[in-house]
Amino acid sequence: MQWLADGQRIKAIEAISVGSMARRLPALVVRAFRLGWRIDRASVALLLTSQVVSAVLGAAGLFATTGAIAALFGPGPIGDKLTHAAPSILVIAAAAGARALLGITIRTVTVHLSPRISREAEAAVLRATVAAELTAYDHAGYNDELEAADRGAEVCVDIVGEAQNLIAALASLVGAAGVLTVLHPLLLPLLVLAALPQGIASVHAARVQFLANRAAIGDRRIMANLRWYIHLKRNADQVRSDTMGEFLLAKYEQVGRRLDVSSRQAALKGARVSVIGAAASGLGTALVWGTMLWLVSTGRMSLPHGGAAVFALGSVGTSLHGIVGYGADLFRTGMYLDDWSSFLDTAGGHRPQRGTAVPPAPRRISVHGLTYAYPASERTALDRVSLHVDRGEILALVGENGSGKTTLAKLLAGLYLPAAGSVRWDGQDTRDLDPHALWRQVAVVPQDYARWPLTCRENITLGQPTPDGDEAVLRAAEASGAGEVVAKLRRGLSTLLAVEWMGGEELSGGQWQRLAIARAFHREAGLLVLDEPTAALDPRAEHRIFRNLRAVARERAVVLVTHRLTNVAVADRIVVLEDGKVLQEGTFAELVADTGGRFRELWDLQNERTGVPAQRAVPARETEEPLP
Ligand SMILES: Nc1ncnc2c1ncn2[C@@H]1O[C@H](COP(=O)(O)OP(=O)(O)OP(=O)(O)O)[C@@H](O)[C@H]1O
Repeated sequence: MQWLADGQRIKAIEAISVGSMARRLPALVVRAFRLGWRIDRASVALLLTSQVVSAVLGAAGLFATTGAIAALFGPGPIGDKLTHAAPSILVIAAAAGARALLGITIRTVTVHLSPRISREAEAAVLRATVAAELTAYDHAGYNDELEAADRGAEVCVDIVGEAQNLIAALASLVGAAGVLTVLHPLLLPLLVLAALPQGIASVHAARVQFLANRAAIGDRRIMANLRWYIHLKRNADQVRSDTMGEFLLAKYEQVGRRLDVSSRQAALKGARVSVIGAAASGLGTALVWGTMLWLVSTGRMSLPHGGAAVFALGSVGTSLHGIVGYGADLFRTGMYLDDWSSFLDTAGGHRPQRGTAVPPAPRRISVHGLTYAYPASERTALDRVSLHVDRGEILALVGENGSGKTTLAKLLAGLYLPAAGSVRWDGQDTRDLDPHALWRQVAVVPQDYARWPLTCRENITLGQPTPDGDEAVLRAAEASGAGEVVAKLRRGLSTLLAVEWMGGEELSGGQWQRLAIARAFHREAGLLVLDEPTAALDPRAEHRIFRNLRAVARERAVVLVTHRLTNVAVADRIVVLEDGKVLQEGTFAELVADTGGRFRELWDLQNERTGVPAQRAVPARETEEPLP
């Protein structure tokens, strides 16, 4: 699935050599600190300063250790030796104390900074997601990339810690290496050589683990979705009444087992590489110690220098170990971070490339030769459609399932852009309009409307109150039938509509739909799109909506999508779609009178079960009523 779009990137990751990985580490460290810099310069500056001072103190301590050992192992009476060693011992103690304090500072700042970096990274993903074109979701791989970016943002919490650990290890390596080189120039290159195989193995293991995680992303998303579907309150009754629990759990476990297999394979592969690296490094370390013994035993190095070298070797070994380990950690985190930044690029690629014209409420929306195909689909959802809708007019779109009604409504609302042909608002192509300004002129009641876990008021205003405040909210609520819902709520408009949250209340499906319509009525928009707006409403509530619709349409162009053909009598014109093409167009009376037409066929089918003859079933045209 994902790999179609992302295959090249995966190949690029597989092709990364250990050398190029090592070269990437500085860039990753810089990236980590740059992320932190954007959030909290003072903390990053404090971190870096503490790190440098700590490294200098580390080197001073090591030099003092050498001095102390030389003084203690040197010739002369013990009293003189202690007197000579005392200043060095004082330096060792002071450096150790100061480094301990700096260590605490570094840990505290890191703990404080890391979660904020992660949050900032998450916010960047959210911003990019919201800014992208709606059609981005229909592109193969987009959702997986989004998921990978989320994981990248999550692991950002580690990156500063890892980067600063790497810097700390590097800094203490520099100090200890200096001391070691002074003691004997042969020791340092040998030690580096000994650490190298383990370094290579660690980076290989990190790469194996990352690739396995990356390959499992689709399965992890399936599991997350299954968890979500099983948990969701909205599905809880169906999980029980349809006795689906075991079936869904079995699916969850099946995917889990698949993940286990791939992660076991990756772990074994990583372990094999690590064992080879550790064995090679073990041999290298033995060589280093052998060399040192040889140097001391052949008099090429004095005994006090040998003692000091033992300390320096220990310190350099720890630093090299740290560099290898933290470097591998940082590299792995960096790869996740690459996913994060690559998603920001991808989402950036889906950022609207439209014009900047700001449209007023449209007088006419016209469609010419409109063709549209979803990115992942080979079929055209709309094929050379032409129509128009004027302000003050209700245009109904009817047709069988999958005929293209919702897609057309989304194109009229500028949510998608045509592949061919055009959608024009007062003659201006939607491609040339500023999308946000365009959407401010659009109110949509989609088939699957959102049930925002917000207050009733916010559910209607959508966080965009008009100057009339609650008066406008209540007016919209009355027109949609949501007024009765509000009146029954414990805290009226201020009631939180999320029963899972403290003090919240829950609404029925139809009550939620009334709110969804109220929010569209409340919005001061020039185009109103109603996609099956009354599917969950009782007959009285539905009647009220259609009775009020004409008054609502006075200042707007209204597009109504519905399968309930009785309701389309309210429309001025009806367009019948089939397989994305316009099959018929006319008034309700014209289409019902056309006995050979598709509309009449659907109309007859709908009335067949009521036993009412088709012509007699024709509803009276709604007369305009003022809004309450
Ligand atoms: N996100 C999508 N990706 C790919 N194809 C899609 C997508 N959404 C819809 N389609 C396809 O586009 C065609 C038109 O779908 P659309 O939702 O516009 O139909 P509709 O007339 O509104 O159907 P319904 O009456 O069932 O709501 C269908 O063939 C559908 O399978």
